[in-house]
Amino acid sequence: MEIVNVLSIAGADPTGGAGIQADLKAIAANGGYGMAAVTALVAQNTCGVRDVHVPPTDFLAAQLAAVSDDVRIDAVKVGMLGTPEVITTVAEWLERTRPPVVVIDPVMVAASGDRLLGAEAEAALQRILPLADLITPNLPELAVIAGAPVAETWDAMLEQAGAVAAQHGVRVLAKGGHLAGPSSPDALVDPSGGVVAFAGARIATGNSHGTGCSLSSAVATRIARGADWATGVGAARAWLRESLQASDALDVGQGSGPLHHFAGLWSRGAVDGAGGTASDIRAEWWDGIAEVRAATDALPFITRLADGSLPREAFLAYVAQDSLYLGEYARVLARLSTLAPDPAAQRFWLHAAQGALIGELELHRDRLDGAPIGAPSPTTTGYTNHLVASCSDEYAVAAAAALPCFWMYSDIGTRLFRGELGERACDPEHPYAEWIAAYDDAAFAADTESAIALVTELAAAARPDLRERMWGAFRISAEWEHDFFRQTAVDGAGSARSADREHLVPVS
Ligand SMILES: Nc1ncnc2c1ncn2[C@@H]1O[C@H](COP(=O)(O)OP(=O)(O)OP(=O)(O)O)[C@@H](O)[C@H]1O
Ligand SMILES: Cc1ncc(CO)c(N)n1
Repeated sequence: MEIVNVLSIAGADPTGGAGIQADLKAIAANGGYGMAAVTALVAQNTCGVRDVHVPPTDFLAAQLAAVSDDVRIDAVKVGMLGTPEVITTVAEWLERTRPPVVVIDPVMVAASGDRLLGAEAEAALQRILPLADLITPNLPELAVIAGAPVAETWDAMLEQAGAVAAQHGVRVLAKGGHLAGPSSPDALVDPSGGVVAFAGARIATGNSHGTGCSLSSAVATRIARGADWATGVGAARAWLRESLQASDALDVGQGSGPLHHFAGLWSRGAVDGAGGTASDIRAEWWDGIAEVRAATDALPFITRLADGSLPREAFLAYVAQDSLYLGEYARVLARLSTLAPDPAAQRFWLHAAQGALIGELELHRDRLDGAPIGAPSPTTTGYTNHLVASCSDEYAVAAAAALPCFWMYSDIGTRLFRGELGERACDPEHPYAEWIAAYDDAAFAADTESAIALVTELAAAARPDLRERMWGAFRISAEWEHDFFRQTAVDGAGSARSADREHLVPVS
């Protein structure tokens, strides 16, 4: 879909919460390209308005012409107008250019209570309202336009909105933010009397600066993007409520603070670079388990496997647990295959499951000579339980949990084989030479690369909360990898738990 160009014609707020600054943020947050022509410079902050400067209207006309002479305008939002001359200038430009969507927020008073429209301009306002497709008055503004007292009830609000809609031939979104009570309902009333009500509990916040500006810009953008009026208002309100709800996350000013216009987008991960690319995540996660990797390298099981002094019984006890582990790991990989969203990933996990089973059979048959293996140790059980539990979370989390088994094993295997963990490991006479060589396998290295690419790409595309759960599952599996090596008793050293030791009676 083409990106819509939305022009705000409004006053400025140097603190960024209202006026054109809020409009530009609201337009962007709702999917449009924002533009702004300034009607008035307002020296204001979250506490109040200090001064207003209205530049000569010739200059406003020049700004408007500069935009419309060059840019396709898909919607216009009109905010603070300030003086009768400004109203006339904008009205003449609207009559000449006839933008496809015009939303007028008849700004009269700031949230702080300060006037933003001279009393003499209220009459001139009546001239511009019929040029709108929608006007978005709050209750006091609706009353001024209707020439009636401020509505205090929902029914009175609907009646006034209906009268104004009929009189000016425009849709009216009457905003109930100023109604007393626990809800903040709005009503969309059309000139023929149709009403769409939007209910919503009042959000407990003092941050209402710029809500009206932001809502009208959001509606203009949604309509320009093709929504019908009720849907567009509904979408804009949902966005406004989400942004209002998150406003406490900002620390802007001492008074009535602004909305967090991008709260929803940021939480859904739309900020570039927040999560990083797959290769950033690869580096970050690998660094993130640096300590547990270093601790694993230093385990007696590893150092004595490298130098060949690992007792045979300890090696066989380890192999028995590894065989039990691989059987369960294969089930988890097969489950990942059923969870995978595309055939390539489905195929990869199935292939990996088969690889784990072949490994299990070979270990059992060739290293243990088919001797009975016994029961899984507490550590083996803990690790496989973690993997199985991860399968109850989203697919991406389960995939992240399965990754350290590939990654840490391949890393240790490669370094053992090259002698990086002890020179003897390269010696063909090394008692475990054949076993060490198996982990330097090129096919296993290629599968490890595929698993890393698959998981880090999922993480790069994930929402921040999902990415965090993926990292958590990955990190815990890395800890279990360490514990898995640590559980093997080596001359009494290196065994973490006595409960594990009982299960690690050497096989035969
Ligand atoms: N506390 C709140 N909780 C939920 N929604 C709110 C709250 N306050 C305002 N709104 C909503 O915000 C929008 C703007 O309403 P409001 O009546 O405050 O307009 P306004 O007075 O023109 O705003 P401004 O503060 O910019 O002058 C409406 O959709 C209204 O329902
Ligand atoms: C410029 C400007 N427009 C509108 C409002 C109303 O919130 C404001 N405070 N400032």
